[in-house]
Amino acid sequence: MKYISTRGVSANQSATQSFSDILLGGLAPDGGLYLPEHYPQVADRLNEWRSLDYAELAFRILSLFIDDIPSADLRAICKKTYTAETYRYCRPGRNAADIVPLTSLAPDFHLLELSNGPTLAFKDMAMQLLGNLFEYALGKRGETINILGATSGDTGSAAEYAMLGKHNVRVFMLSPEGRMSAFQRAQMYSLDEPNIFNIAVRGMFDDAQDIVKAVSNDAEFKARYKIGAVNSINWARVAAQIVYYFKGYFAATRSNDDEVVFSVPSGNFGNICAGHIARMMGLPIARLVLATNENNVLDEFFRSGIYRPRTSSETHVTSSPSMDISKASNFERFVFDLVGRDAAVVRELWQSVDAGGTFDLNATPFMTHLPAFCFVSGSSSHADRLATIRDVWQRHQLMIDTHTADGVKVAREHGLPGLPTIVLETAQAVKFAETIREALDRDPLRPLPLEGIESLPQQVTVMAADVAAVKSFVAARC
Ligand SMILES: Cc1ncc(COP(=O)(O)O)c(C=O)c1O
Ligand SMILES: N[C@@H](CCOP(=O)(O)O)C(=O)O
Repeated sequence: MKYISTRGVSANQSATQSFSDILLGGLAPDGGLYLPEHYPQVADRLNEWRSLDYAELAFRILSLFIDDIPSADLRAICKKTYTAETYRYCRPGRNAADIVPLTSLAPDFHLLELSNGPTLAFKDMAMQLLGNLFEYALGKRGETINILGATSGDTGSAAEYAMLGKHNVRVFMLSPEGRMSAFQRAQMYSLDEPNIFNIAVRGMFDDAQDIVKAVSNDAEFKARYKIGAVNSINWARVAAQIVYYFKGYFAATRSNDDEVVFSVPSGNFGNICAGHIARMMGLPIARLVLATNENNVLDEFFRSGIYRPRTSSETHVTSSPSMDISKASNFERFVFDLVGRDAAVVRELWQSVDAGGTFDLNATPFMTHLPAFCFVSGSSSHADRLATIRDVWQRHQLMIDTHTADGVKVAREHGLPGLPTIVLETAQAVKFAETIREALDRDPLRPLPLEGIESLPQQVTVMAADVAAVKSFVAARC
């Protein structure tokens, strides 16, 4: 499989990049995001895949996108990654060997538990694989990499845990100062590892993400300091996330003629972008429900056709903080498909977005294509979140986190009669204890090894959200 950039060569021109190149390259040199030159069609493989375990399913799906790693090696990487030991923090009574157990709240309403990995958020699903892929690809090339990432709370710790002890990888992770939960801060800042550097920037996630993109767009700096990416701007993240849509579909259905609805708590559009691609590959998804918190840029687009990213000062600090995002990177990947994979159109639209502007697709023919992509959307507020957490606790004795609560709330409004709805459970409640206490007047349970992490010593460098300052921090340590 070759890869093309959303802003580069158009789909009918020759594509150039292999998987390992874009794994290590992250953002495309033209500022766009990589996508495969076509989506493999797999409807006729669902029978064969239905009974596979997670690691084997991951191998089968990923091998459609990765043809420059020998099969035996890729299978071994998947087997090493998707183990019950790594994804062990599941609810009592669930089988950790399922990797993503399905929990039913009603016969046709399920949670897909994606947050049973080391950092208790869905980011571990892809990030653990990335850690192993980086180690493999760098080892083969005899190279090292300096990862520059941005987090609103979960990507950071997932990346840092995935890269722990990897001698050929350094991680520089930008987080928004004072915007994450105490637990999230402790997960990252309490790590005392020679290859991990935490930087808290004065701003929001979008400021941090802008810095990552600006550094990546400086070709000379990127090459000199071997800068790589672990955010979902890196195609490998999205590819790995496709797998659990298939696994969730198989767990919630009996036959491959059944259709399902997925509900996805969304911020940077990476998670639901993987669902969109799974559907484009032929997985019978009748509807993709996009759920936002009070930062409802994406909900606004799917309701109105207008994409209006907000500035950091217009971005709300909410109780589902990992979704406090107003400029969704992966939305560009979806728009590339929506406009018929015409890179020139994407370039023009993002010229406006990158200059702080907006776009309106209403007067374009692309709006007529939108319904065929099966998205619906809704948003959730702090009060909705509390009510949903309470309701699920009282009716099912299950504690859900604030982001999953947004997904449940919007799913209840947009399910389709007679079809199973699968809400992606994107984090564990313990990461957002303050809001859980507000909703339920009790503390969430936490895994034993994470008892007391908030009182460990923390190391973080605080700085302005400034590209030059971040560059000199990185340069001084490489
Ligand atoms: C817990 C949680 N839920 C949902 C999201 C939103 O996912 P995405 O950014 O892929 O849309 C994130 C962050 O990305 C998250 O950390
Ligand atoms: N919600 C994320 C921010 C988005 O990150 P991405 O790596 O999925 O692009 C976080 O918690 O850090």
